[in-house]
Amino acid sequence: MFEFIKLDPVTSARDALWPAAIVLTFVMIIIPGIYGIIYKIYFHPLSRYPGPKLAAVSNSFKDIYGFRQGHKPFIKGEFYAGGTFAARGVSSIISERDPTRHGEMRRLLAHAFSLTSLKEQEELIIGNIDRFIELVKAKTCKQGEIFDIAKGYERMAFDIIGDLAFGQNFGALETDETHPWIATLLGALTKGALIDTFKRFPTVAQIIGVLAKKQLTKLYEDTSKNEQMAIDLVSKRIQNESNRKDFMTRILEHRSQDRHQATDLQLAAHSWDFVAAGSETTSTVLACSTFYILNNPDIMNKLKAEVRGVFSDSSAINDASTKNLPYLNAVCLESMRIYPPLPFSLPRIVPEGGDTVDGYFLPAGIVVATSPMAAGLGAQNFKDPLIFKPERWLDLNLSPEERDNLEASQPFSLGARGCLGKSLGWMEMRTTLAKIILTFDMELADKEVDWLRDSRVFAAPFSLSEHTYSVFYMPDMPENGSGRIG
Ligand code: HEM
Repeated sequence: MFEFIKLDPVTSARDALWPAAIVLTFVMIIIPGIYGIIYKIYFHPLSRYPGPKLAAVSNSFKDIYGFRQGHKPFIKGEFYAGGTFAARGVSSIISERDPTRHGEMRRLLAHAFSLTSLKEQEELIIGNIDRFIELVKAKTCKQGEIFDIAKGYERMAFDIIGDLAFGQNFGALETDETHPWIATLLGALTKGALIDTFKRFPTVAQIIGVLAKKQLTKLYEDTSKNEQMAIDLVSKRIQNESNRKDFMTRILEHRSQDRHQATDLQLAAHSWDFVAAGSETTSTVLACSTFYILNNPDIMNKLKAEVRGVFSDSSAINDASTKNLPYLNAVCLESMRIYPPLPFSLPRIVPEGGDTVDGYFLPAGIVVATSPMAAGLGAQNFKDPLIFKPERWLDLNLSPEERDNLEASQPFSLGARGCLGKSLGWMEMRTTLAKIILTFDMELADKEVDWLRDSRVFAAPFSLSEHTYSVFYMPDMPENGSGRIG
């Protein structure tokens, strides 16, 4: 007897492919994966080193990133290669891995970040901060109005850095939508994260490359568009030959005398980096600080007492007048400890001949990094690490045993590749926070928000901050915005 079964050609072809797909997955992903795990745990040259502990100790910061007498520098890892502008054959201040070429770039750009330049740029920077304050007044002048101050900080920081890097601000403060430049920049940073992940998992990358071809193509196109916008803005700024007090004036002044003669394309790549490095970082600290002071009445009262005790007029608030306000500085430091604006580990390579990190000898070529989050939130370094306590930065009379290991928090990194915009970042943070505290009384709109629980930190490069959606409420602002309550 024969039994006739009606065959559906599509189903039967799919059924026939399943076993092959399973075998293929097993051969290409699972076997190499298991092999990799066993090798790393038992046979890798680093298998005898303590993983998490090594990641959490603070000395590794100085050993990996700082200057050490008689030691070769640990150069940036491959992670930095192939970033933005790489397809145009150009590296930039952040992506350049070669110490000599990086040194040449940094010497030229440092002119734009000197304290003298910062003083000249201050009017332009504070002009943007004051625009932000006016916006907050306008948005909160009616009682009961809720304003997303974290989004506001983000837009202000983008406008400041656009003004300095491109000679014009993005007008981000005036829009309720995310500015297209900002959106594509965030997309470009996502691309950087993906490229790094793909390098680590090439097989997975090939599969995703096929499955998400359309989305990836769009991401690459957006990045290219974003680069082109930076090129156009920089070229317009160069043609303007203006001597407005921004980064470009200083850079162009010194480029003409510099024997390395950076090209316009190179300057566009640097400017792109300035926006990427100098916007989300500063606004993250402001948003995080604001959350914690609103969540802790005692901290808020101390900060108010300090700021309102010194200033009665917002126009007196600037870099010099806020530099020595201890509590304000401590609030910013504590915010960067509990929530480092660059939260991911910055990879470096152990130099030729090998070197020690935190007392352990490591062979040449090994990629090492200190995790800012592990160091800042490690109980070995900070007592009650999850508690926001600005006082830990002020209690200098404590015995060494009682004192926190403050050096374990290095939000700006260290050494030759440490942050070039540190002084600018500090100016923005202190000035903005002092003006906000002087001008407004605020409270959290959503009392249930918990910063560390609810914010999103991406393990992949750059915290594309969902936490910026936290909402704050500024009650009782009089129509003219000049008074304050409470
Ligand atoms: C709170 C604010 C800021 C924090 C926490 C911060 C943090 C950092 C960190 C950790 C690095 C090292 C990155 C790496 O090794 O890959 C860095 C580098 C850099 N930052 Fe900042 N940054 C801040 C603000 C700024 C601002 C406002 C600018 C202005 C443009 C800026 C410009 C740069 C540049 C150009 C580099 C590369 C330096 C080099 O490789 O020579 N940063 N920053």
